[in-house]
Amino acid sequence: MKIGIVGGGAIGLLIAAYLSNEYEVTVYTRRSAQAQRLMNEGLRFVKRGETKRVSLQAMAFAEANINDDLVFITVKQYDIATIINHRNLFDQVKTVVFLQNGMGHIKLLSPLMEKNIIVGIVEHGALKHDDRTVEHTGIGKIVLASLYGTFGQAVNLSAKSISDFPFEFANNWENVLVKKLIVNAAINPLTALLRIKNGDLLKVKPYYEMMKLLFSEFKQVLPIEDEQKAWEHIVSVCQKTAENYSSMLMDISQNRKTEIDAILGYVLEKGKELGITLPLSQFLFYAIKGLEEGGTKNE
Ligand SMILES: NC(=O)C1=CN([C@@H]2O[C@H](COP(=O)(O)OP(=O)(O)OC[C@H]3O[C@@H](n4cnc5c(N)ncnc54)[C@H](OP(=O)(O)O)[C@@H]3O)[C@@H](O)[C@H]2O)C=CC1
Ligand SMILES: CC(C)(CO)C(=O)C(=O)O
Repeated sequence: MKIGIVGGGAIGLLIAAYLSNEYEVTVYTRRSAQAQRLMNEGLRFVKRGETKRVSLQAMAFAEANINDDLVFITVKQYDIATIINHRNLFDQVKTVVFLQNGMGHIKLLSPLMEKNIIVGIVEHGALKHDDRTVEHTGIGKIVLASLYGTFGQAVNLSAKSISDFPFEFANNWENVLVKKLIVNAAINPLTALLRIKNGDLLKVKPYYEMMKLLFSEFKQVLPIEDEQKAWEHIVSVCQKTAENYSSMLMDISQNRKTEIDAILGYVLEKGKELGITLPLSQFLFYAIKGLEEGGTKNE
């Protein structure tokens, strides 16, 4: 099976590192220089202090005529529209897997409903050190669910059980994405604003209370079946990732755009649809937007 991976970031390179042993993998990068480097020097994969070189194919996305059996899209939420508008990708490809945090991309995917469109969440931790080096920092799983059509060629992913890199298949895409959304909505904006590690949301009582208030507010507008279980899940992710800085805090500290639109922006849209005002979510949304727009640069 031929696998394409759009985006040579942390998650794209992590998937490439694991799937290259079993399949023919091509990484489609934004920059030609990254593709050249991956082709010439190979991918450097780091896990538990050990380093391995992985050979794969790579080329610039803009120049590619993609005809792989299965394509993973691993760009950030805010780059999804550019990817979808790339006509070559979707002419020949039948099955596409979108692996973004948040839920902003769902409404963009309806033009693709004639294909097998799969959405999923990544519960691994991955850190990109440079254009050819990725480190597997937290072992978890990838959970996939079908949005349109069937699982298509993605079913093959369960046939080979790859150690430390399992795929799980779920029935209800909304449940899968909401479970991750609530974690990112509770943890990411608060940690980015307060500049704290995920674990501090539990350790520092007033921060814990802030997270609880935020959850009590946004749970009103999301399809959550069991509120107690959902809260316990957020707490357990804070515990498991206690020493981590959230991706939003990392984005803010490195002056990068964040995925706030697809996380709290999505929550606020739901509030609008339901006629429910969400002042805490709105406040945090503006705070992160302010930081994105240069708050940090003025320090
Ligand atoms: N990293 C992690 O541990 C986790 C990440 N996630 C989620 O996974 C998704 C991806 O995250 P992550 O891998 O960390 O993000 P990165 O920013 O590391 O990677 C995104 C990659 O997409 C590339 N890209 C952007 N536009 C294009 C384009 N037009 N064509 C080809 N490539 C493009 C970027 O290229 P360039 O470098 O040139 O800008 C970059 O390499 C996010 O939604 C994130 O929230 C979820 C769980 C864990
Ligand atoms: C799970 C969590 C909160 C880990 O930091 C994450 O997904 C992120 O930072 O985006």
